[in-house]
Amino acid sequence: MSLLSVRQLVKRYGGLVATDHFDFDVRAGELHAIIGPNGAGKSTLITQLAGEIKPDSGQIHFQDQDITRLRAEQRALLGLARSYQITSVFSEFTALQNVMLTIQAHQGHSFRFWTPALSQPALVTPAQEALERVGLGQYLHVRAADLAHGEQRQLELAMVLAGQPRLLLLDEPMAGMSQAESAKMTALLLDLKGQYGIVLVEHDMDAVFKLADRITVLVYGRSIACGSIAEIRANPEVRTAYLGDEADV
Ligand SMILES: Nc1ncnc2c1ncn2[C@@H]1O[C@H](COP(=O)(O)OP(=O)(O)OP(=O)(O)O)[C@@H](O)[C@H]1O
Repeated sequence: MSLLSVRQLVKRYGGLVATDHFDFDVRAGELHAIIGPNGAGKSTLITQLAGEIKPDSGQIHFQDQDITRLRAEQRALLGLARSYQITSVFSEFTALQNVMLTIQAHQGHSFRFWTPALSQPALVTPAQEALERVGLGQYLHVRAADLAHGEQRQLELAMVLAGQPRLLLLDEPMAGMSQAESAKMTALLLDLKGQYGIVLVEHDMDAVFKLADRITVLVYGRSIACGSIAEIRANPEVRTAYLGDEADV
């Protein structure tokens, strides 16, 4: 059974079809990677799945509910979570405080009430657990600004996990990372895999080939192939359109 099911999704920008009759499924516990060249429409797609932009046509179902017209916050409350961008991390607050604020926001409170939030013991335990889950247990009281880039991305992931999602939408989690940081994030995602459905958009093919259960290849907004790593590597259309020599890695 599919956790997420996308049918005939279309998004146009003027004459450009950024998402072209796109069909896609994520099974419970599956890590489904979306790869494709620059400008293929990966970000446009993730943004529609998160509910931040509306498709022109097509349907998105999540856990058997039609969410096509739901706003991003409504989708988040159902358990569909997009990774936060670094800009939504409060750099002057500690890692623990950032996660606590996310939990409070998820519970429907406004960020206006952040001062009381930071002294609520009920928020500390789940926030601490989320940080330990992503390997930041020793940095609870370090300001976000003082964390390394890779650790800030781990913090974003902790903020997503704290909302107790069923499906994670991860848009280039390895972007800008050193090789060591990328290997650490890959290990972390391997550890999370199976417990959540994960949609992973990523250019780092080493990471994709280590993590993905299935891969969908997007070119000009269209899915040109969907299958296991072996099927995608062997697909001649994919090799021509995108992978080239990387298929032999
Ligand atoms: N707001 C917008 N207005 C007009 N065109 C847009 C808009 N957003 C994206 N596009 C166009 O839609 C196409 C898909 O862009 P998108 O950013 O989704 O691709 P991508 O696969 O995420 O690329 P990258 O790998 O470089 O991040 C591109 O041709 C882009 O120029």
